[in-house]
Amino acid sequence: MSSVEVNGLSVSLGGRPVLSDVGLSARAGEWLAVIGPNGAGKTTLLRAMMGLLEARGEVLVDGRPARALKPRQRARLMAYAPQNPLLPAGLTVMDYALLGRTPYISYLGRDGRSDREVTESVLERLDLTALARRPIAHLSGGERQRVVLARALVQQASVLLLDEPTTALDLGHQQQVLELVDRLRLADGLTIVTTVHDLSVAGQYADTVLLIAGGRAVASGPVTQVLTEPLLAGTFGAHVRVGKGEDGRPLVNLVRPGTPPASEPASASEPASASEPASASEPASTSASASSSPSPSASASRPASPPSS
Ligand SMILES: Nc1ncnc2c1ncn2[C@@H]1O[C@H](COP(=O)(O)OP(=O)(O)OP(=O)(O)O)[C@@H](O)[C@H]1O
Repeated sequence: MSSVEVNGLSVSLGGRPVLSDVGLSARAGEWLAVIGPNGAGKTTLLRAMMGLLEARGEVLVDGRPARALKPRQRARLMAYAPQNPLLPAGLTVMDYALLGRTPYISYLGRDGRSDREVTESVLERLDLTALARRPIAHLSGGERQRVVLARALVQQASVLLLDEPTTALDLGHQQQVLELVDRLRLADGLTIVTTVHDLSVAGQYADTVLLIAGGRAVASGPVTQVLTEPLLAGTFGAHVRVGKGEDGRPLVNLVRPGTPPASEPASASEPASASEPASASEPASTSASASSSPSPSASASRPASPPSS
């Protein structure tokens, strides 16, 4: 089990500051979601944490500077599943996932039985066994995304950095992946830092949220304090309602501008007029009634989650 802390991380790309003085802290076993608009710097943050980009500031794993760790040591502590990795076309799914065992194999050695067992078990849990012998070049986008996650899980690191791990997945596989990551977190105390665009996923799974925009931290804290209508509307420029799932965790729904709050339903014969936009001066409602938003939503609630305390 490892904690991870980032202090004053700044990155410039192409001569332009992309991340400025960003910090975060995740206790061992915590799930932290990094959210923010397109181009906010979320991927840059994860890449800088992994030491893949030149950065100012420090990344501490269990209080030790990540920079001081040898590559194999670091790889046993931190695994990263990038959003769009370059996948070597000739490799099969099994061969690619086995690369996650590299930090455990001696320099001139080959993967052993236990490496293959770990890999096969992860492939099975991600519904990938039937694809194990297929070249990764022949996979669909969602299958590829699960293979990239598989490689990170096969690494058995105690801190997992996941960049948008479910964007290409159908609803069933989204839930399967999120539940698997959460089960590993609970069973093995994994610390999860994931970027995510689906704010309901952040609300359902994360303990804490870091909201960034323009390369700077805008807010951070428990999900209920960051996933609020005023903060999200102000940062994303979107009309949202924040309701509560059955377990009391936040569900974030997009609503069409001009849609009245669920507590004041428009008559079926009088649809809300697009010419009556929601007043910007009206404070955003955070009432639980917003969860019964009239708009259809594909936000998935966590299956059989216990009520949050
Ligand atoms: N190699 C690069 N050179 C110059 N600018 C870059 C480079 N890579 C990324 N950027 C810029 O850095 C900013 C942050 O990019 P980043 O990919 O971290 O954003 P993001 O929050 O992950 O976005 P998204 O939600 O769209 O995935 C963007 O403005 C992007 O154009």
